[in-house]
Amino acid sequence: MKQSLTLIAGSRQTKQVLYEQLQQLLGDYVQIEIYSTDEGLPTQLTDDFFLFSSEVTRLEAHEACEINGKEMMVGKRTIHHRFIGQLLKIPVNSDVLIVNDDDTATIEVIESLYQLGIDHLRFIPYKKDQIYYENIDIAISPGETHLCPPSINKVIDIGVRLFDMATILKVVEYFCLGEKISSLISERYIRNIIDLQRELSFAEQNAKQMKQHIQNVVNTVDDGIIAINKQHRVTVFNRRLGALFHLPVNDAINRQLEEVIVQQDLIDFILNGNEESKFFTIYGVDLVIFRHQMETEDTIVATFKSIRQAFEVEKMAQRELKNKGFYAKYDFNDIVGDHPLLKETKQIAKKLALSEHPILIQGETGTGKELFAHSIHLHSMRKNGPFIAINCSALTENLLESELFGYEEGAFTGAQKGGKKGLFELADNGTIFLDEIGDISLTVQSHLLRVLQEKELRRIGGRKVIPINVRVIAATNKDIQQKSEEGSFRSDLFYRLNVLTLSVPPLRDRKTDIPLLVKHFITKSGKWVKVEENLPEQLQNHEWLGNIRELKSTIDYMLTICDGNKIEQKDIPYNRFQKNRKQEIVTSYPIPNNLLDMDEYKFILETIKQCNDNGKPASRQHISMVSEETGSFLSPQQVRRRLDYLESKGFITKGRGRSGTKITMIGVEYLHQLELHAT
Ligand SMILES: Nc1ncnc2c1ncn2[C@@H]1O[C@H](COP(=O)(O)OP(=O)(O)OP(=O)(O)O)[C@@H](O)[C@H]1O
Repeated sequence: MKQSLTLIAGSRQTKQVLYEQLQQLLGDYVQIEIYSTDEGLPTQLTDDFFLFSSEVTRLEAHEACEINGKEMMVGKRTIHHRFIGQLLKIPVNSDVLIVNDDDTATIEVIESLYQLGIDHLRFIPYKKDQIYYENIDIAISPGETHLCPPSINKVIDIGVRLFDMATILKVVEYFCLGEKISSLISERYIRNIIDLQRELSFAEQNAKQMKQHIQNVVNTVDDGIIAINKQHRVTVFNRRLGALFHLPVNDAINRQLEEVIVQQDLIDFILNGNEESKFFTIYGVDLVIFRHQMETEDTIVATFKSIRQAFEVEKMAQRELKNKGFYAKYDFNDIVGDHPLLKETKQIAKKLALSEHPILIQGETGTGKELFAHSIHLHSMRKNGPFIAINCSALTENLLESELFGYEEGAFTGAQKGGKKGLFELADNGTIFLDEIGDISLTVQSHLLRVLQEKELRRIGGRKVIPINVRVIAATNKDIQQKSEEGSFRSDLFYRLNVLTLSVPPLRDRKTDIPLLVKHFITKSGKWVKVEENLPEQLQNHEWLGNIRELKSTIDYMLTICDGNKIEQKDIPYNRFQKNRKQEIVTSYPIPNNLLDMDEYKFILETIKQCNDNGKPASRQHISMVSEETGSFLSPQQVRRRLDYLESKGFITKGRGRSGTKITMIGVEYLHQLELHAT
């Protein structure tokens, strides 16, 4: 008859798993009975050998039942080998929460992990009822995963722990199974470990191959590449750098940075540099070195480029900026007019352009402030850098802030993956033009002030400080001095921006420029149209509260409605001129809040204007058909609804048959305004 052993575990699940282990190793020689304290025990138990799953279980079992055994033992438990591979894959130095159902058992798990050589992680024991652990993403639990706090992203269930080899051998010894059987059982136990060993050595081989692959890849790159870990040890070093430093690649890998590079300023830049790139001469070679901190891996990567290559990259970046529209489109020659007031303004602007200070351009709406900003940039030392213009009144507070300063991934709901560079970063080494600065909120004002003072910024939701080298040109048609006295514009920001001021005169103070401007706008329109003799004088009689923008819209309108090839007095939109112009032009038309509406209205007005210009009827069907070609289709029904709205605002007039729909003078102005906001 077989000798017998009783296993008492705490839970049903533990009982089952330990039973399977004992059965596999000893089942041929020993009869095994099983119980769990969770499920209840009989009042009395008698056997040769009692094996308990833990000390707690032993105490509970003795309280619940009378146990008569010749030998009793609490087994030592260890982690199932099957899970070790998974644990070895957790990145070195990660904080890992160990979750078990009581504190002693939690500490036991940590001990077992250390005993198995899992010593590359920082283990944090789980405490009951604590549901948030800062910066801990991974938890390990032996079958108690339901206790893991919800803040943990990755939970590794290492299953119920098994009895260790020493416990099994003690049982074997007790039952005097003989040497042959003992070694058979040990072999069974060890076989599992060997399987694991095999798996691990495969993994190691793969890792080695991968490392070699990465090394081969970095060796093919034309730039020098070096990566350094937290302890300043070199982890990546390619052939190109080997040639530069006269050092075989393998001699550099795993060495301290200071043993590989001797130039102290270079070491300082790589380890602590504030800038992203810097020039160095190394062994007579002129290089630009770019450094990048990989936050997630505590690694610094530096790439070395020859000046020629860097120059080409810079040229490519400039081309890219051009493609994005980040360049100045007008210079002083585009500012038409020879009135002494305008000439003087241009002279002052040219002088201001040469300094590096911020400039505040003041002037009524439509006087040409943006034109001046472009021209100043092209006349400055920064002319080869980007020029970025943004209309501050066109965006909501939050959108403006994220557009200007950028954000990190996850900074707010809807934030783009990988974060986004702000316009200040994109304008590095160039100029940013902040139009309608008088309209920015106090929050954006204080962010802007910090950037101007510190010459560095932090993206929204980010910690990294990014140095920036950007010149600011701001413009306003509001009296921001008065606003700062009233408290709606920060006076410290006002003084920062107002270092250099440029005032652009209104058109009514330089009316003699009107004939030149009329000619200029007609030429720019590409139309072969004559001007009635005394028309320019007629136009000089008007007040032009909307300044040159209003003049441009008027000429545009007249070119659209004129008969034949001549614009005449009768084409002047007199009824519009006679209205209370001040109110209408100074307070511009409301721009739709959503971009879709704005694009649609712009598209419809543009199409109508084109039809009018070409003498073709602008019908609903035609607009709908053209919309299909643009990729955002509007059905004739949808076009009708939008036309009704535009008519209600006075931007168009609807007519039947050949006369069709016509854009009005204020429609032309509104269209210009929409175009301005779209850029
Ligand atoms: N002197 C000029 N010569 C030619 N075109 C001009 C001149 N001044 C202004 N313009 C034209 O008039 C329109 C309005 O100019 P701009 O946008 O520069 O004015 P602004 O003062 O910035 O207006 P706002 O305050 O409304 O932003 C533009 O189409 C611009 O090209």
